[in-house]
Amino acid sequence: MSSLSPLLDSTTVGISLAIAVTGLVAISKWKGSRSLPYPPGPPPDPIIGNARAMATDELASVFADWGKKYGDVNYATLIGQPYIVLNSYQAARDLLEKRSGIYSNRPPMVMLSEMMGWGEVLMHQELGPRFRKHRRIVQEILSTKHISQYAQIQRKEAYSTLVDLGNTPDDLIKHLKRILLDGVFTAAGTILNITYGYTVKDCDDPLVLLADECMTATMGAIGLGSLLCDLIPALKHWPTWAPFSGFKKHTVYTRSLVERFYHEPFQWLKTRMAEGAVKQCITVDLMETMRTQSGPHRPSETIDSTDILHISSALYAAASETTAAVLEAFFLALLHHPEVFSKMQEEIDQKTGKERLVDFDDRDSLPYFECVMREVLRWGCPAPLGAPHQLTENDIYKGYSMPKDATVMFNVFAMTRNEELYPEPEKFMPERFWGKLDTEAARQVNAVFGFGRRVCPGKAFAEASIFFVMSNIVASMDFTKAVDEAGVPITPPVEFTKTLVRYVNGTGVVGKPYLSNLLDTSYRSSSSCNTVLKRRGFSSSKQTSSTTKLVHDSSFWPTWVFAHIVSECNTMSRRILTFFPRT
Ligand code: HEM
Repeated sequence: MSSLSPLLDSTTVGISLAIAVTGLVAISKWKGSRSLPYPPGPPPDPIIGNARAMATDELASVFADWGKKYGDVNYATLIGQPYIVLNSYQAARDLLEKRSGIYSNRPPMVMLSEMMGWGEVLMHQELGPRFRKHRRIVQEILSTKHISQYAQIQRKEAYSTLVDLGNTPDDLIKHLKRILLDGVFTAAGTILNITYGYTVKDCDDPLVLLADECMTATMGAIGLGSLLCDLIPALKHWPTWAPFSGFKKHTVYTRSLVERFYHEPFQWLKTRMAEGAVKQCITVDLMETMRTQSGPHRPSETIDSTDILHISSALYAAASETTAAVLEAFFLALLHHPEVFSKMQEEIDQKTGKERLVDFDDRDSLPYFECVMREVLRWGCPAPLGAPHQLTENDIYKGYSMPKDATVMFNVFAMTRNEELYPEPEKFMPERFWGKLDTEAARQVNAVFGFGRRVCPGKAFAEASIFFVMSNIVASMDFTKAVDEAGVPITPPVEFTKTLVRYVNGTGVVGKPYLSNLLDTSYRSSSSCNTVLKRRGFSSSKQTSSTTKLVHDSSFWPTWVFAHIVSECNTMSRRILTFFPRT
């Protein structure tokens, strides 16, 4: 005992000292942060704080104006809740990335997470063991190493769109409007296929419509009402029979959709599995992980069917709307810039010799295309305010106090409109990146995918999908503007929605309450539907309706498409063949 006591003593003393020093540092940081001012920002009103300024659907622009007036880091409050707004890439990197240990929580969102049920998916999960487990698994699934496995599926999705177009030439425009221009469709098709092995059949596909309804209902509720619920959580107990219960009824309705969104694709897959018809997909891989309990999760963690349900839903929810918004912006930009389209075609034709479609590994040798992609992401800015983070400790930044529990918003819209890096930022100019793809300007476009520990794990996958879909459409289509009744070409206005996900105005799900009810009558009466795409070298007088005829009638397809399909048929697995044209 006596021989141990000096050791014990020195250990005890060491631990005590460490605790004391840590405590002192924490206290001095806390005291320091308390004695320092908050970052500059607009003057608040009594009690409500900056609610008047923040009760707008133009929040990204309002924040950008604050940035210009008060500096790139701003402080505001909303009924006592502190908000920190980061209007520059540098500030976002300094805090969300370099100090990601304390800037990576999600703020509690009572309406969205608790009342509607979205809290189960990674995007809205607060830090904790479940978040860590899901994040690790999702990162692994979507890592560059793994996404090559999904290349086949993406290839199939894009080529099938082209085949669809050729399969019903008399219906070409309808097809284009309903399938190709509807980015939601292409994006949802890819992600549903990869996640659940589910093949989307047409625009009336029940799972796509369900996702649409779900997102519409969710976004319809986001605004001051949801903020009030976040600030006064007791509102979640508001009875549906009481006055002013509209918000509550809406959340009950949305929750039922969210539950269906979680369960229906999974149920579909389980039924297929019971029938013995299983395709390789993420959910099946996850089920295998659950069976063997071996995978990217830690040995101490178990993965159960609820994890699988929510991980798969997390991917579908996070991927389809954002990717769709990018594709929509791409079409809108090209309608206004036919010269960009011609240059892209020229570059692609040079690469492929017009003898084949574009493949994933062509990307590195299509630099102009890369510039267009950067510009579409920057200009289209699919998620102008990213997703909110939450600060979990008091902090000090550039002499300002950053209070614990503050909601931290990063303004991607302001970052992608930084005039020093992007002169005339509202202009769509891919040339701004020409020869500069390794510069800060090109790098900072990555802000659209967020920062730090919460950075979008689907970035590589999203870019690969977007590249693949866009390049093959350009490779196989010509664009011209539609004409009105008087034969005058229609130029759609450059307008975007002011929602969390920024769609081309008139598309997307917002503003179309319950899209499925409107589908037959006013489906996508959007500006971007004013496009006519003509398949290059395509003769509309020839029509085919069977797979065999299509594949064997080389005059129907330009030779290079034909050759490619045949070679794809030969190299891809049988299930891909079955995907070819429907009668
Ligand atoms: C162009 C398309 C996309 C854009 C612009 C985008 C953007 C974002 C942004 C801004 C965030 C929040 C980042 C942060 O809080 O710092 C995010 C999170 C996320 N994204 Fe994406 N995303 C895209 C596509 C995808 C795809 C294709 C997938 C999956 C296949 C995906 C899966 C996720 C997930 C699971 C999260 C939540 C991560 C977390 O909270 O830890 N995203 N995305």
